[in-house]
Amino acid sequence: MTAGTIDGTAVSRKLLAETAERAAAFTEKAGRAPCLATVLVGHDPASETYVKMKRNRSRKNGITSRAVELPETTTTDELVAVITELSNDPEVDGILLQHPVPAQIDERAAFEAIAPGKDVDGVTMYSFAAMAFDLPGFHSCTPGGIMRLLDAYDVELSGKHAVVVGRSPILGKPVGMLLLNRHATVTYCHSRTTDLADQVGRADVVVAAVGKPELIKGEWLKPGAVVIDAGYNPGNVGDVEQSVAAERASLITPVPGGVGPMTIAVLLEQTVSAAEATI
Ligand SMILES: Nc1nc2c(c(=O)[nH]1)N[C@@H](CN(C=O)c1ccc(C(=O)N[C@@H](CCC(=O)O)C(=O)O)cc1)CN2
Repeated sequence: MTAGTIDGTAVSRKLLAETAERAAAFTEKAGRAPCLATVLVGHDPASETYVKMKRNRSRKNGITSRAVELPETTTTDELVAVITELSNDPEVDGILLQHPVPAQIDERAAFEAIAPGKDVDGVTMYSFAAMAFDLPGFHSCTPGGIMRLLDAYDVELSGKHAVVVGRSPILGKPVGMLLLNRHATVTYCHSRTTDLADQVGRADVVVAAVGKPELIKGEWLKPGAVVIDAGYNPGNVGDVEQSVAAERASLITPVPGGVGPMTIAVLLEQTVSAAEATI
């Protein structure tokens, strides 16, 4: 079997086109464009690239962005003060604090300073709880993008066994919850899982979200499994051994061009939703 490709670039383009139409309609009605504030602390090169991509794609799709760049030495109190100001600014619809932040900062405290209605990146406890209860709210962007990809390719989830490898607060944990909400049987694996190959081998759907290049071996997969590779390691290498996995899976997301583009598309879509909620 050779797997079909889940084309995240194509699915994200469609979502961005719909988002751009909604942004234009909002602009017409409100007399201003939706606005995303991006907050970058320090000079991590990958983070600088992601924020630049988010701002460029905002501009191309009718969303303005306000860039806040803070020094590497920023304290938690200083960052919380900046985010609180953005939360109280009626001209700002959505706030993105790029992760990771420098080690001296309490990232959770900084995320929690984002007003729930502006949490278009889905990183606050409020958004996580709403998602866990399957209530309306903003989803963490990569998990939200993964669910959209599964839907775009009509992947059946109800009663299927999904194995999520990784348990980070903005990726592994929330994607498992979203799969559970769709009636999948969900197993979380992580660095202390002792039988990773066996667990992965039982999965109808594998979500690799651990940040370790090619940790998931292709030969572990159940034939016909759907594989979502959410790894973004240096050199555009995913968390799955793609060449071998493509011979066993039925569908697989490539790296690049799979999950990555969906992350930004969902961020912008949620920014427009936040703006729409203000009028
Ligand atoms: N506050 C947040 N921080 C981080 C998030 C997040 O969702 N919110 N996610 C990641 C990084 N990330 C966005 O921030 C991100 C990663 C990858 C891509 C992407 O489009 N990747 C492309 C390849 C791009 C390239 O060529 O370099 C792909 O996979 O096709 C977008 C966003 C950590 N931080």
